[in-house]
Amino acid sequence: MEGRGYYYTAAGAALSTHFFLQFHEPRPIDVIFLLFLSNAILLTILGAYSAMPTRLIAPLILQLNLTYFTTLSTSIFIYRVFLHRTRHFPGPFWASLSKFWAMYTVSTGEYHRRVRKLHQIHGDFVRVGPREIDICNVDAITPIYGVGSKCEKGPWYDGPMMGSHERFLQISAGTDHQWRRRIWDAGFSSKALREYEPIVLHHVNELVAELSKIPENEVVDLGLYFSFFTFDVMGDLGFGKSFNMLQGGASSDYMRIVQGFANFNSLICTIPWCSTVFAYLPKAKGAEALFRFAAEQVKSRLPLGTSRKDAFSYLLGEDRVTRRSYNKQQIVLEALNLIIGGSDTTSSTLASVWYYLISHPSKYRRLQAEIDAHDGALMHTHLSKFPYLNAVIHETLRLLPPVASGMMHRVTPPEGLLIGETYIPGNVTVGVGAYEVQRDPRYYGQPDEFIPERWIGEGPAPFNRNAFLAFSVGPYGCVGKHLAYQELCDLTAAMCREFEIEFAEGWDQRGYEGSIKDKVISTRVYLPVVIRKRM
Ligand code: HEM
Repeated sequence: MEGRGYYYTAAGAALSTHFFLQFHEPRPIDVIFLLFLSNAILLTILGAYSAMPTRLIAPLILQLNLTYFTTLSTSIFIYRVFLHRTRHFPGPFWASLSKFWAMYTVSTGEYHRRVRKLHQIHGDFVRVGPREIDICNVDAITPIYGVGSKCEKGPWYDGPMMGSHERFLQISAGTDHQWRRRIWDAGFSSKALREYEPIVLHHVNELVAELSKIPENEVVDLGLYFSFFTFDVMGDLGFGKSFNMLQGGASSDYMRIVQGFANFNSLICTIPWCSTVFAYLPKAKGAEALFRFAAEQVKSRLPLGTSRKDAFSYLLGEDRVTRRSYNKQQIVLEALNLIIGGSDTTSSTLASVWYYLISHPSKYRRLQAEIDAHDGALMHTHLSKFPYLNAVIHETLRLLPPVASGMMHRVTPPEGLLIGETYIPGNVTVGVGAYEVQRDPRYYGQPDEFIPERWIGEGPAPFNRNAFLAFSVGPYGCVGKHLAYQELCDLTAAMCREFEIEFAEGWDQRGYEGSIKDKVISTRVYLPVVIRKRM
């Protein structure tokens, strides 16, 4: 083959690659390998069998690579913009071309607000990726997430591999998920939660005692204290030992590492095939230290077996149906999963509960009155029935869901999915963001206002409980939801009973909501307050 033939072959190979990519998504590591292999074969063939002078071979190979990639990019461009099965859905042009649009938007922390705006412009269905549709409509929730849905977890879930080759609950699907989930469900049953309450209350009392020591008028970042609290609780439940962050324990560095890790993961997850490359690279020093730390904690917790009643003791158990159980490395990952999934979500909600209470004094008073009317210890069995307390927590989670838009990606079944009258083709990533649907005026009257009364039948119309998606729903919904409510109720009630809290003087509270960034899990928030003991 001579002259143009080489270039036609390179272009043909590019078009075949694009065709192949429609059916199969290779791992980047395979792509790199194939690239090297094909260039090596080309070099051998040209060197051994063509009459071409050696000095011309390298430039020719370079030009052929250029032809290949230019043809591939052009073909992908034309296909995604003009021919793709999702081309009819409106959305930003750059989003239709590449997932880098999502990666960039996630990097700004504004993904949830950006997508909400896009829905206000384009309607319920917005194309946010070459084959990804974000839907803001309550009717989409059950078909996408509900029990019996034919949608499966999307490619997003290949992202949080944490640099590991092992899968864990959150990133497994189908039967692989079911046996893990049964083990977790046992660990978060109401019986198990009753066993954990002394641990949660111990940390509640510890936080109240710490806050009581702070001189009046001294400015305190309540957001930071809540992070210490939830990390300590999760450490205690997940590793059998508090991190002791509240007491200035050594490991607050780990909190920063976990948060940095979560930020990093939020980017990788938008282009999940990147994560498979990271699994082959040496881990960052911080992440390495975190894994080592977790492995050490697990090692020291193991001898206690199931004698101490915490979440770890359940992770040691076996699935009652398949009799499968975790090996040691998987337990380390699940314990980390527990801490990552359970700490920032709950602490950012606690901060937002207090932000809304302090900025709405009459609602703060009403909650205090409800708590004060109860004599004796504030146990969750009572608190779970306090209507206004639960309304405050629901309303906070409605306005500022800590998992605002990320995570909940699913893929439509091959036959596609009908949402109302809109047909979404098969093998398309779909998702409903909690932030956008929970602030939709079709489901909640005065959607941007903090009105806990709506949850107890005293708020503005409309009110649609089904549009509440903060914990997701269905088989992959939040396993820690009841533990989160327990922590949120127990701590909020105890603080209401003990303290009068105000914003620090001069702090501009109007920036609070905007300061919360959507990094799959909301970022930690600054909440400067002054605290006074109640008489
Ligand atoms: C306010 C607090 C919390 C919120 C808003 C929240 C939210 C969520 C959401 C939206 C999901 C589903 C993601 C999806 O559909 O893929 C989820 C899953 C999960 N959450 Fe939570 N979460 C909270 C607290 C917790 C706590 C305290 C734990 C610790 C036990 C926890 C552990 C998990 C785990 C392990 C999953 C994965 C479940 C699965 O794939 O089966 N979460 N969470």
